[in-house]
Amino acid sequence: MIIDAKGLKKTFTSRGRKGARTVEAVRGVDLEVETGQVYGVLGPNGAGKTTTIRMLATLIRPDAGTAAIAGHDLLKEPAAIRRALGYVSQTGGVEEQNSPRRQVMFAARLYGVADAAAATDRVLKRFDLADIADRPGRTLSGGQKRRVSIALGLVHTPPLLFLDEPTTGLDPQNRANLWDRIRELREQGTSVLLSTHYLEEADALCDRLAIVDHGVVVAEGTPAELKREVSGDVVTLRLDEPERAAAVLGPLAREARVDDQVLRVYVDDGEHTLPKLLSELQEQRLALTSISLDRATLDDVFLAKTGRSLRDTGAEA
Ligand SMILES: Nc1ncnc2c1ncn2[C@@H]1O[C@H](COP(=O)(O)OP(=O)(O)OP(=O)(O)O)[C@@H](O)[C@H]1O
Repeated sequence: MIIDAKGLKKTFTSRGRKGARTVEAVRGVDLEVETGQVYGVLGPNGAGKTTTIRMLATLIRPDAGTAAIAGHDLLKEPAAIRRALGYVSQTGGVEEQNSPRRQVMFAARLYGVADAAAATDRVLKRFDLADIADRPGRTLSGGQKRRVSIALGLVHTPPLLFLDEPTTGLDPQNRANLWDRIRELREQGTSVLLSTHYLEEADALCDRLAIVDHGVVVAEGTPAELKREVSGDVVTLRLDEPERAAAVLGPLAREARVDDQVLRVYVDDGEHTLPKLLSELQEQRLALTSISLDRATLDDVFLAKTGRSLRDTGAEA
């Protein structure tokens, strides 16, 4: 196991004009990440993802909890842990004036890489940055900058890479490109812990994931396991009386839930249950505006565990 964390907690106290404000950012998080996995921490803004990653990367000290990272104790051996990991923050840290080559070379020297120039060339090539390696950072596109920031975290070939929201703000093409790069890292044996608020990213990229909300893990497993737990299919209905419809359809389903005037009915076998739902609605004179049948998504898992939709938290914006 490359990460074995138990009971991590962190509370921040900040002093403002209105006095001290306390935020329990992380309230007891356990994480077990097997070597070679891409592991996702999925949650809305403010869920505690960055704080968790920073604690694991030895950048902030937990108030409570223990962790072993790459076989080293988080509190007793932080220097050994730092050598074993790469950390790419949300904002990336690409300098405007310096070229990618210079910046990556500095990072290589800082980490004590034996042949810094060769390692720099290798990582720049790997991230398709060779052609633009000598331009000032300010001339790079958002996608290129993001790839430089990952190259900075990888030049010393650490066995474990932390990526804090690596694709936030990227367009779909750059995002898909970065997913491919992250998959390549996994194929080459690097373990990756990434945070994200994109449901699709967690689903497409991660071997396992922890869904976090308000500083706690509300669900953990492979994307398929998590979706199976919620159930097979979701019937989404829009109609005038969602609460009454929920009461009518509830007995025919595993669960019927109204969220923001939308009724979601969770069923095992959607194709066969749908006609029954429709005839029941007709019998009860409940007129529909729209209806759709979908496989459960990670958003349904989030909804089932927290009572809110991750999309409604604004996380997907
Ligand atoms: N240094 C700090 N001082 C005070 N409060 C903080 C500090 N760092 C984080 N917090 C608060 O802790 C909570 C969790 O923040 P964190 O950055 O870990 O969440 P996140 O899941 O990474 O969110 P985002 O997706 O927006 O980055 C938030 O309420 C945040 O405002």
